[in-house]
Amino acid sequence: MMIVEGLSKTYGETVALSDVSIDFKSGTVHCVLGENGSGKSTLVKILSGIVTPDSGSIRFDGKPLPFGRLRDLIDLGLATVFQEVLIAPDRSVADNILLGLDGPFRRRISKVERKQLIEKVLDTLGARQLPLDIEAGKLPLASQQIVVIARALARDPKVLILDEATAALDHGDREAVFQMMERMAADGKLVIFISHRMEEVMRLSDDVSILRSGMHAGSFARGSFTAADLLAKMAPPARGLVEEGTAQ
Ligand SMILES: Nc1ncnc2c1ncn2[C@@H]1O[C@H](COP(=O)(O)OP(=O)(O)OP(=O)(O)O)[C@@H](O)[C@H]1O
Repeated sequence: MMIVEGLSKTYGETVALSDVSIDFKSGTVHCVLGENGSGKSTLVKILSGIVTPDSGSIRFDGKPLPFGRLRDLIDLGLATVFQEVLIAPDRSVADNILLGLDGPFRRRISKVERKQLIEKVLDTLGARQLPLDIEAGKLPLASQQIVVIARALARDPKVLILDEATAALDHGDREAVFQMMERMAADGKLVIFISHRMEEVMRLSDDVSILRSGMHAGSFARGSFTAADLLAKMAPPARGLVEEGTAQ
């Protein structure tokens, strides 16, 4: 569904991504794991149209994906939720969920249909109780993030990217989001999940890709790895081991 080939990105002297190639398949939850600074956010920002890589390509449903064009990527069906809660605090919960659907499409849907869409996405997240008319900034932070996730779902994305997006949620909301992710994958969509929590990765992943110091350190399908395998791949080789390896 989405094939990343040879992506590289440097910031001055820092190599954020180096020749990264990953095959993201439809109908999967694909976790991207890596230590701090390994390049996960850079990859997500490229997939979201915020950052343009120095080289490499991405094919999405067989066609080249444009770089650096946020709006085009959203229109193609990619939606990203970041760890930082990107809410419009003075707008209502309902407006926040519909934000971005204000092109010709929104004009074509009636007020009743808008309400139905909002209720449908909140149902998906087990959050139907959220008040729709209050300013979103008045909600607790965890509920604000649910609103942001609901906004992503309202666009009916083919690819949902969650970059540490569940970190602010409490246990119940997080569980609802996990079930939503599993349903999306079962429906043939792609969910790209960035998380540091190994138990979440072990539970949710159909595929896992590891980034280490900006490089792709391997991809693994469900059943072919343990948590210890992943941790070992994430960690840079210990100096002693490298020297030993070199000496042999
Ligand atoms: N805008 C930038 N300017 C300079 N260096 C950057 C910039 N963005 C990222 N980097 C550097 O690129 C490298 C990869 O960063 P990135 O944020 O992609 O890693 P990450 O795996 O998402 O880390 P974390 O888990 O801490 O978010 C790091 O060394 C980081 O300092």
